[in-house]
Order: sequence, then structure tokens, then C-alpha cells
Amino acid sequence: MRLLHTMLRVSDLDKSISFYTQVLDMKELRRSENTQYRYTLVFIGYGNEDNNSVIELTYNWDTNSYEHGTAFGHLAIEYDDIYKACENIKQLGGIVSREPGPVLGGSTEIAFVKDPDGYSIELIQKK
Ligand SMILES: C[C@@H](O)C(=O)SC[C@H](NC(=O)CC[C@H](N)C(=O)O)C(=O)NCC(=O)O
Ligand code: NI
Repeated sequence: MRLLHTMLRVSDLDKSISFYTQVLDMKELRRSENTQYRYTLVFIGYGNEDNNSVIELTYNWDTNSYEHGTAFGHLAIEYDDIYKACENIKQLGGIVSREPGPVLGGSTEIAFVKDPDGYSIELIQKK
């Protein structure tokens, strides 16, 4: 078995795709539309789905906002340099919700950014 994807319902597909591709440097891998049930799926990630777990952006045509609740945590991405990444993300208009630095009580260096829907994305410094 392997982890295939994480599905996120998004309120503005173009905004989400711009964020994940232009700010987080992912690629759009494939998309499909379901005209009967009125939704679009866009798969994005850092490599093909044969070897990479990806994100499935789900856009419901008739829904433009979601309650996120308090349970969802974050997606995590490994970066060579989270300090540089956060500077770049800010310059591109992204929101850095937790500046880079060691995790509380630990040594792993992390940062958090928010995607256009407010989902948290953790950036983890490659060791
Ligand atoms: C292609 C595969 O990866 C899927 O996830 S399809 C699962 C299917 N998704 C939808 O119907 C999308 C639109 C739906 N209104 C929604 O917001 O989920 C599905 O069964 N979804 C139900 C779910 O709970 O994920
Ligand atoms: Ni899915």
C-alpha cells in the first residue's frame, strides 16, 4: 500500500492552483470535471502519481465556502531552506502564519503558511 493523495475542498480553484503552483512550486498533474454532480478535481504535486503522494483539490461548483472546524492539522512539505522559502512566499503575497524556527521544545526547524482557503501547510527544513 502507499499514500496516494490528500483531498482538500477549495472555494476558488484558480486561486488555489496559483498558490500551489506559483508559490509552492507544485505542478498540475491532471484534472477531471463531473458535469452531472458539478465538481472539478485537480491533482497537484511535486512529481507523478506513480511515485508521489499528491493533493486532490476538489472544487464544488455550487459551494464557495467551507467550515474547517478544529480537527484538521496540516500538510507538510520538506524544503532545502525554509528561511528562503518563507521570504519568497511572502514576496509572492503568501501568508507565513508561523515564522521559521525550531519546533517548540525540539530541534526540527519548521514554518507554517496558509493556503487561500486557510489550510495550514508546514514547511520542514531538510536535515
Ligand atoms: C477521484 C477520487 O480521488 C475521489 O476522491 S472521488 C470521491 C468523491 N468526490 C466527490 O464526489 C467530489 C465532490 C463531492 N461533492 C465532495 O465534495 O466530496 C466522493 O465520494 N466524495 C465524498 C467524500 O467524502 O470525499
Ligand atoms: Ni480522492
